[in-house]
Amino acid sequence: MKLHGTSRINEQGHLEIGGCDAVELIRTFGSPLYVMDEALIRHRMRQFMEAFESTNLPFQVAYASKAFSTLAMCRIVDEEGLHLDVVSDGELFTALKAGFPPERIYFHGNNKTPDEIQMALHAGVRLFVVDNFVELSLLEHLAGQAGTIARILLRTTPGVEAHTHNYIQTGQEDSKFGFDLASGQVQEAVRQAMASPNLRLEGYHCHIGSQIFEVEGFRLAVQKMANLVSECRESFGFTPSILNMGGGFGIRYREEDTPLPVSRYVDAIAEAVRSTFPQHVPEIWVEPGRSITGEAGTTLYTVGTIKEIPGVRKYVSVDGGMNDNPRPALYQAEYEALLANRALEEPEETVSIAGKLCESGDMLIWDISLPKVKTGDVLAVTCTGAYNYSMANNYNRVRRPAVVFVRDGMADVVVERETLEDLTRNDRIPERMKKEHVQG
Ligand SMILES: Cc1ncc(COP(=O)(O)O)c(C=O)c1O
Ligand SMILES: N[C@@H](CCCC[NH3+])C(=O)O
Repeated sequence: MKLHGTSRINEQGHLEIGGCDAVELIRTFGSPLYVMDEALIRHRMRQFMEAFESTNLPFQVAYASKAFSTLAMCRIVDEEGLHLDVVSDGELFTALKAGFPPERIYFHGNNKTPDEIQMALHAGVRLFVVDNFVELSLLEHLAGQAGTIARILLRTTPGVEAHTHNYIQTGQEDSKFGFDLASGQVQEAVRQAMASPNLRLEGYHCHIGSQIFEVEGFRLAVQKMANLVSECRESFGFTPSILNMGGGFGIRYREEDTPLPVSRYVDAIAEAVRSTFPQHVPEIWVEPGRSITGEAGTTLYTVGTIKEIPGVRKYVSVDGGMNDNPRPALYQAEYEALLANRALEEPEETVSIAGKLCESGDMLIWDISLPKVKTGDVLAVTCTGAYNYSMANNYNRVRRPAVVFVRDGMADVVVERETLEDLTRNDRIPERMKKEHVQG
């Protein structure tokens, strides 16, 4: 299987990430544990920046917070000079609390609430990616009330179907996101935005999906955007200064996955822009999430119970599951894993890795070859850096694991493990239910 970034097998036959022994990590910080390879996160960011620099086109790379957002992550994004895409007050709050400059943050989302818009206006974010007509007039109203001009991009739905799982396709016509291109909604939105004294339209956005392994969809989307640009230039005299092509660049979850190098995606977009925008080349923005953090994450679990059904299957249960990684249950996502404490041993049996939640669908991996698994082994599931911690939940009142950043032999907790007290922190017992002997 593929080990990413600084991951390697050390002299003890243990998995090591960022110079830290995984078995030691779990001993020190408890189990399960999300481990993030900081050097790999930074490397991926630099790959995007360098790929764009070598195109000689004006560009901006933002990190999509939704993939993995914590205070420490925002610091890294800031240090590496990227911008930040947020989609909620929570992601915005996290960024601001981390000291991330608001002028490098922009706000996405198909149902931004008035409170969220006001918070973002007040914070002074760089711009809003407006998703629909209701938001357009709400933002116009709230910007007017605040005595400011909100800068915007219009999110378009270009009608490009990315080759990926249905639930993570976003650019097809039948989508909850964005102004529809085919039916003329975008053109109408341009007209309305240009007529508003409280809005300043700067360009267009589109995002065709996630975990994409080819460049054709991006090329096609650029072509559609170019057509839109010339149409709206003729109709309204509007020339965009920004073209945001979204994220969606794939990663290698499994040995057989075939994502392209970052530079291939970037070059394809740049080439398509060059050939379709002969004059007035806009600034090209992208907003990768998964391709920045996905391969940098490893989740360490401890093996608990093992159940063998003769002639059917062997279930190996770990101390986490769909609460820390809902992706297999949601998208049939497939992962690879190894025994972190016996990483050099040959595979001996085929087992299936179950979570500890009360759902039959709480399976992390079906049919994986491993050395003979024993209770107490440390199982490392790789490529869990995106949409794992950020999608984690407390189903069955299971606590969310800690997150540790590792680098050059140092390990720092960036998110503490939830405590049992955390689980009831916001609970209240109404007066009428209180009994003398009930605590709290
Ligand atoms: C609008 C938008 N931008 C960026 C992203 C990040 O995508 P990815 O993590 O695939 O790069 C998403 C999620 O798919 C998205 O919906
Ligand atoms: N949450 C999805 C990707 C994000 C889709 C956002 N538009 C995943 O885990 O693959």
